[in-house]
Order: sequence, then C-alpha cells, then structure tokens
Amino acid sequence: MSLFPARRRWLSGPQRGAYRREVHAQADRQRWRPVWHAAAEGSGLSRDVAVAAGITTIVPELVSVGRPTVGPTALVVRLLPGQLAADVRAVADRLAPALGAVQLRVTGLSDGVHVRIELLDRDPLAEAFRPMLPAVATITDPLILGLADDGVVVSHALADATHLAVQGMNGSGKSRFCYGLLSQCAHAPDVLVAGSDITGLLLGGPWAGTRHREHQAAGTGDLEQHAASLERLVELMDQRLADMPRGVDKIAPSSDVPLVLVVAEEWPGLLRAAQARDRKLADRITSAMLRLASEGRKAAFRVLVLAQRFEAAAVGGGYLREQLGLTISFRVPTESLVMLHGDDARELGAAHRTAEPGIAVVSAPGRPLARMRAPWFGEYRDYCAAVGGDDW
Ligand SMILES: Nc1ncnc2c1ncn2[C@@H]1O[C@H](COP(=O)(O)OP(=O)(O)OP(=O)(O)O)[C@@H](O)[C@H]1O
Repeated sequence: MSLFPARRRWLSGPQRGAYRREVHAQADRQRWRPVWHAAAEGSGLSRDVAVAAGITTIVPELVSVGRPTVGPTALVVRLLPGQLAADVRAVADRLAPALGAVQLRVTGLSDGVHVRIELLDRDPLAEAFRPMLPAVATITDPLILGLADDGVVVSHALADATHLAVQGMNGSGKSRFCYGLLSQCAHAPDVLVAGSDITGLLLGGPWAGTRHREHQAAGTGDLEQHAASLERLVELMDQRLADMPRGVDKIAPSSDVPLVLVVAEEWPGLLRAAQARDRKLADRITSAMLRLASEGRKAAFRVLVLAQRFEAAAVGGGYLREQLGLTISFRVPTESLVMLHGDDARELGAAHRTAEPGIAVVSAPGRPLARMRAPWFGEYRDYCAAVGGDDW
C-alpha cells in the first residue's frame, strides 16, 4: 500500500520520489530529535538560556539524518554559537553510547557551523591492516604509514623536507611500524639508512652486507662508536652544505648523493647509557643529533627519532622535538600525546592511553590530526629478509 495515496494523483514520478524521501527524512528527524537532545544534554553540549517563561535548555540543532544503504547513519547538527567540532569530539565517548553507537566519527563541515556525526558500530581500526608494502624506487614515492579511520591510506614521501618522531610505550607497535617503514625504503638507490640503535635489532645485524651498514652504530658494547658515527654524518652534512653550487639552496638527492635517513632507535636510552658512562660522550651525541635535525634538511638529511615518550629531559631538550614535523604516537599517556601533537590531541587522550598495539595518532604541518592503524608487516625475520636480502 502506498504511503501517500491522497497526493499520488497530482505528483509526477520523480516528484513522488522526492516527496517520499522528504517525508522519510522528516520522520527520521522526528524520531532522532529526542534521542539527540538527551544525548547532547547528557554529554555537556547543551546551554541554559533565559526566555520569557523562565530557563530553557538548548542543544545544537539536529538538521538532518542520513541513512545511506552503505555506510553508517550520519547526523548533521548545527553547533551553538562559539562551539567547535572539537567540542563535539571531546565528548564523543559519552555521546556514542547515548546514540547507540560504538564510536563516532565527527567531521566539521566547511561552513564552520555544522558538524557531521557518523554513528559507527565498531572501531574502524579494530582489524589489522595488512597491505602489500612495496619497496619504493625513489624518495618521491610515498611510503605507506597506515590506514586512517576514515579509510584513507596515510603516506609520506622522504622527499618532503620533514623529520619524523615516533613515540609509544613498550609493546605499542613502534618497532613493527619501523620494520614496515625501513623495509619500504631499504632498496631505493637514492636513500641511505644510517643512524644509531642501542638495541641492535632495527639497525645493525639485519643490514649486514648492505651499503647502509657502515653508516650505522648498533648495540651497547661500544658507545663511542655511536658518537663517532653520528659525528661522521655531521661531517658529511657539512661537506654537502659547503659544496652546494652557487644559486642552489638544497641538494637534489640521487644514487651518487643519496638522501640520508638518520634513525635514532631508543634515543633516550642511548642518551642515558652515554650519560652513565661519560657526560661528554652524551653531549657529543646530543649535539650531533641536534645539528643533523636543525641543519640537515637542505643537505638531504632526514631524522627519524624513536622514544617511548618525548619529554624534553629524556630526549636532550625540547629543541630536538620541535624539529620533528611528522609525528606519530602509538599508545602513550595523554600528556605525552599532547606534547607531540599539540592541544587538539587532548580529546583523543583517554582512548589512546589504552589503544591496541598498532593504533597510532599521526599529525604533521598541514595534515590534520588523525587516528590510523599501522600496517602489519610480519615477523622480525621478514624484516631482516626484506632489508638484508638473500642471506636471511
Ligand atoms: N600494526 C600492528 N597491527 C597489529 N598488531 C601489532 C601491530 N604492531 C604491533 N602489533 C602487536 O604488538 C606487539 C608489540 O609490537 P612492537 O614490538 O612493535 O612494540 P614496541 O612498541 O616496539 O615495543 P618495545 O618497545 O617493547 O619493543 C607485536 O608483537 C604484535 O603482536
């Protein structure tokens, strides 16, 4: 039986369709309005305003309810004056259950006044992300960093003049992430993977027999070699800057003059170990790294620093942290998240404190803060084989 028999005679086919859609949309709004009102009020998005009859409570107005055949139900609401999409995100954990969702995806619309709230029935990052991770041929090829919760692949090309920071508590997925990252760029002829790793797992052994190995210091047996190796990289950087032709302000990497990716695995651990042995050694290591990070970009040097947390005292001062533009945080306490990604990340703090291994927050200048699932690369042996070749 038709829903609208009385009108049917006077409407054409397309008009009837539009009319029916509008009536359904109105019915949806009608049904969702009290649910939205209660959820918004209970989550703290409401305001009390004085009217002639006394005090009334207002909430952001529910403008539309979209129920696509594929994808989640989406509410569009009009924010109250002075509210931002970030205010809705900040209470998303409380709003979600009140709206019958497991998680919300909140997107500010371009007019700055409306937000779209998608009601998700599961965390889009709940499942492992297992893409093919092809080896890149050159520094302009994008390296896959992860899959964002809006389904977009997050990538980064080493040609971008940005240093990288990766933080995360023990077991949060930092190492696996780096296995994936380094294996993607290990065979690009215009990339040299150098640096320092006291664990000797990420650098060192797996790279034996490759052209990269002589530029890496690994293990704790000889800490002097870490200082000397980083200082040699500084010399190379200085040489490149001194040799820069007139009229050129940055080096174009090639297989003869490769981009040098300076990896510092367990950076605070290296500094602590060096300090315990000899304060001067620690100073040499810190100042070499600071020079590479602050002056290296033009000489085709990129720095990738790994730490459990980026507290200034642990990483040799806030200056180094400020040089690292592309920042990735696996599970960390809220304060560490805010330290690396700024205050906007605070709203993600509570959930991220207990995030599953492999789930990270990523941000960079000009790149909005996003949650992502790092690619699952495989086991350590796969990494060794990917970077070291046939011997494994
Ligand atoms: N991207 C991922 N997807 C799914 N599971 C992951 C992912 N990354 C890590 N894990 C799981 O988490 C475990 C710990 O990962 P990983 O060793 O990389 O952590 P970590 O932060 O480097 O820890 P540590 O500092 O102790 O070395 C892995 O053994 C794996 O089970």
